[in-house]
Amino acid sequence: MKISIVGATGYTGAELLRILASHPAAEIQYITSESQPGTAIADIYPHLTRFYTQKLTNLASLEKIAADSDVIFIGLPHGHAMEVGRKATAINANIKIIDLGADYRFKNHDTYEQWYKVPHTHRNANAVYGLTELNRSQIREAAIVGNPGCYTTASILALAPLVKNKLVDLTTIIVDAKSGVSGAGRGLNLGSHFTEVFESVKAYNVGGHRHTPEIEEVLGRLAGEDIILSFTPHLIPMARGILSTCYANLKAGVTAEQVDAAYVSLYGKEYFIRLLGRGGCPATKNTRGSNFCDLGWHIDKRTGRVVAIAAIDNLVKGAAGQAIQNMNVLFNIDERTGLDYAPVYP
Ligand SMILES: NC(=O)C1=CN([C@@H]2O[C@H](COP(=O)(O)OP(=O)(O)OC[C@H]3O[C@@H](n4cnc5c(N)ncnc54)[C@H](OP(=O)(O)O)[C@@H]3O)[C@@H](O)[C@H]2O)C=CC1
Ligand SMILES: CC(=O)N[C@@H](CCC(=O)OP(=O)(O)O)C(=O)O
Repeated sequence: MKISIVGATGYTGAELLRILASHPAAEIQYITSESQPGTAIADIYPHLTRFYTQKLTNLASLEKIAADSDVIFIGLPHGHAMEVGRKATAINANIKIIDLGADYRFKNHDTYEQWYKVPHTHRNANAVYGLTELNRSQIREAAIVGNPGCYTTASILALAPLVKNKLVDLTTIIVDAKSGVSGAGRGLNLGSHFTEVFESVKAYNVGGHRHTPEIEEVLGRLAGEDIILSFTPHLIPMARGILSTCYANLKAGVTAEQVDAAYVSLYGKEYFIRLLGRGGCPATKNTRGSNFCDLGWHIDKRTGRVVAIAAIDNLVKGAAGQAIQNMNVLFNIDERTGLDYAPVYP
């Protein structure tokens, strides 16, 4: 597969390159940066030395990039990917686009515009939401995949069995999630300075984070009815990892065994979802650097709530790993290709 990466100097771009370095079917064609064209990627990311000698190009070469690639991964800030997607698909009708940002995640473009505050300029793209375990058959047929957000991957995977089987009330769900600082990207900003983050845990965008409508739209589709939920993200002092703790009120009469069965039936055969079972307590450390999502659930008999917990690496299952999993599905090769390795521990 001839692969190009637009936005290769970002954390997700670098993570794509790290994983693709050992993907047997991947051949990197072009990598882009608007700020550092002409620079060798290993000069920016020394951990990639020996794996890549390529120099960065920029989007002025999009014509050539689209014509010479089978697939383009886009790791740009939201609002920039849809123009690249629109132009690339016009240049090469057979190309596959996998966007790691939010531009192609929403079926409802008005929701996108309302939350992201930019007009959607590729409304007829017919893109598919790239949460592989839930959408595999549509992804296989897609030209454009909107890869999910990191918080949303963990939160949707934790809640999907409960929502799909209508075991919980759909208006009172609470998602409390924590992310490592790489979730904010490589760009400098005050909120991700070492002294601001170290020895501190901080909630942010309470009641207003843009992953809220994404989680609601995807879970709503699974449930077949609208969902409204509370989502609170937190920044914690580590480089990688997301832990999403989700609380939902069980409907009257639902048993612990029904909850267990819902998880096993949806994920029992999923390689990248490791079910820790009822009582399981996932930890980000056990998924670090890998494409695994570890999942546990608890029944709190006192409150009648189920507490579902998911741990992922935000840059792998939450971004680059899942994007490569989707590429494998698109090209009809074993989904685990290039991704079947154990997490880094400790
Ligand atoms: N970090 C994470 O954990 C996750 C991120 N995502 C999403 O993936 C996308 C990339 O994220 P991430 O890699 O973390 O971001 P970074 O901030 O680390 O990198 C952004 C990349 O975009 C390029 N870029 C920035 N501004 C522009 C612009 N105006 N026009 C063209 N290129 C630009 C930068 O290139 P240069 O400056 O060299 O030109 C860089 O390569 C985002 O949409 C993000 O929301 C999704 C899931 C998880
Ligand atoms: C820690 C941190 O800042 N995280 C980012 C989410 C990163 C991500 O996955 O979101 P998108 O792909 O939708 O940008 C945030 O809260 O905006």
